[in-house]
Amino acid sequence: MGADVVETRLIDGKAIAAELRAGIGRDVAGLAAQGLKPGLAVVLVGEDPASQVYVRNKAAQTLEAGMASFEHKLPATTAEAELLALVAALNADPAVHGILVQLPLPGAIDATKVLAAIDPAKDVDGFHVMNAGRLAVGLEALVPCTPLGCILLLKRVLGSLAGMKAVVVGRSNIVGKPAAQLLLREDCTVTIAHSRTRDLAGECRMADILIAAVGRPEMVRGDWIKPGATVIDVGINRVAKPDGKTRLVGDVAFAEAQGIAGHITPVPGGVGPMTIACLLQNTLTAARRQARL
Ligand SMILES: Nc1nc(=O)c2c([nH]1)NC[C@@H]1CN(c3ccc(C(=O)N[C@@H](CCC(=O)O)C(=O)O)cc3)C=[N+]21
Repeated sequence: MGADVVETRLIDGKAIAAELRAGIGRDVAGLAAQGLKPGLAVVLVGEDPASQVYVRNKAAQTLEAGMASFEHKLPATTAEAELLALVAALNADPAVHGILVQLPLPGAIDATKVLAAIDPAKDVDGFHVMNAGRLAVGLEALVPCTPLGCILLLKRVLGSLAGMKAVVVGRSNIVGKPAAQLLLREDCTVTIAHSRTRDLAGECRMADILIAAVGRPEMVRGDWIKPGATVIDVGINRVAKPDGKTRLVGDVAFAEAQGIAGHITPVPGGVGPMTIACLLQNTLTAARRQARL
């Protein structure tokens, strides 16, 4: 055993998310006395089986937390104008405090246009330009759920993140960029790395906090991880097994990280459940703000 060998501890996102949802449920119960029941509308266009599973999980957990759930399932042939009309109706509906339009949308629909149509106050995904901009300049904003979940896990393990070197691999608008903004807000020194980064492995090896959000199965290898680092694996990749079935793997080679990372999130059971818990948290936040509570 070398001096750098550590015992890697699992970050139990599933359990932490359950705790978070229980707290949200208590807050929601408290709001009932004030006549407020937070409502979340989820819009799914098309029949992607993976998306259907997520939408079903979201609806079940929304109800479990005592909130109202409104599901809108539209055929893949839905016209952009129809979807925009639905978004307008949800914007105007006082029982709906949060709106989530499941991505990706079918090719004929301009996702940017649809996201821009959502009332920023109801944008519980935090994908609207208004919320992205507000986050970037340090104003109160609705923050994207997956990066928010990552930060909650990190703070749970590390306490203060101040002064730590964080490397985010992936520069998407839904994970990488907002994750970097949130890490900056926690006083980390932040690097956003991506497919064109020179010496990506070397960049990652400098990270006290490594967030992998590239969408490529097991791209981050064990020897990219600094001994003792905290690794957050955002990837959810379905890969074929030899028997023809599929299994989920992250963006990090999980087995290789054992004995190197200090802490790591598993896939499944890591970031995924936190994403849904944060969606409920954002819905609660949005409802309180709309009701001026
Ligand atoms: N507008 C929009 N907002 C989203 O937040 C959004 C979206 N579109 N499109 C699809 C992705 C995907 N996503 C997941 C949420 C939870 C799990 C999750 O809970 N996963 C579990 C189980 C995974 C499984 O078994 O399939 C886990 O990782 O343990 C996964 C994926 C939200 N997304």
